[in-house]
Amino acid sequence: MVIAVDGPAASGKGTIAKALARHFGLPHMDTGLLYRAVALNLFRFGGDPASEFEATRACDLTSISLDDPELRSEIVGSIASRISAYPAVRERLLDRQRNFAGQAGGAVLDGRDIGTVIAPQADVKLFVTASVEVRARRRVAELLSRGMPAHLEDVVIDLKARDARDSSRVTAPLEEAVDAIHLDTSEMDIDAAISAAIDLAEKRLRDSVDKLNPV
Ligand SMILES: Nc1ncnc2c1ncn2[C@@H]1O[C@H](COP(=O)(O)OP(=O)(O)OP(=O)(O)O)[C@@H](O)[C@H]1O
Ligand SMILES: Nc1ccn([C@@H]2O[C@H](COP(=O)(O)O)[C@@H](O)[C@H]2O)c(=O)n1
Repeated sequence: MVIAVDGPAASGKGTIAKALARHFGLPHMDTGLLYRAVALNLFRFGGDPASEFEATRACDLTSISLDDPELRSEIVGSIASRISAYPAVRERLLDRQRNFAGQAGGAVLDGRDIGTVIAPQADVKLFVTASVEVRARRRVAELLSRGMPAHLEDVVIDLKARDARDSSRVTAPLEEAVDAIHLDTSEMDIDAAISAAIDLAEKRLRDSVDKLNPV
């Protein structure tokens, strides 16, 4: 079984994807970390995010740990959102994501284009969203709890810019798959959002089985 979880920045899709993976006993991949790793690599060797050539060279991730706390910083997220628009960067990260989605037994992946490009065959697709103000408050709380500086107004501006870039790029933009289930978590705390996601996923799976075995 493959579960695709997409949505804008700080919508809570990673939290939901991890919970779905635990619930269904599946491995989980946060695909945003791959783009953040390319961004951190580029930043560390002083590359220019405006250059597709330099960003593509930074796709060799052998020297980056996906556990590096710097991956979570706003500057790295912001560079990631710029370099993720390059078709050559997306192409370099494609196999790793598709192989993860295609592993025996299935997987849960979260990102921007999982239900549309990486795993269009997914059994369950969730599109998780929340208002930009709610997402900004969540992101500020997260950054402060990690000991990183954060100001609400700056985070709102950054999230709006990232949403606009992610949605308007030509290659694999952030968009809701036609068969995705829309989940707005603006009014939900973490537990409520997770339990809504599990209920929706289980219902979608039941409906698919019923369609295959009509009475
Ligand atoms: N429903 C919720 N209510 C309150 N806080 C939440 C909720 N869902 C997630 N959070 C918190 O908001 C922050 C962002 O959540 P998360 O990392 O899951 O979002 P994301 O969409 O995966 O972000 P990104 O796009 O940056 O990867 C985390 O600190 C998380 O604990
Ligand atoms: N499937 C994906 C995942 C992420 N991106 C880009 O990476 C940036 C960072 O991702 P986070 O989920 O960690 O915030 C994000 O702003 C996207 O631009 C992507 O393009 N496709």
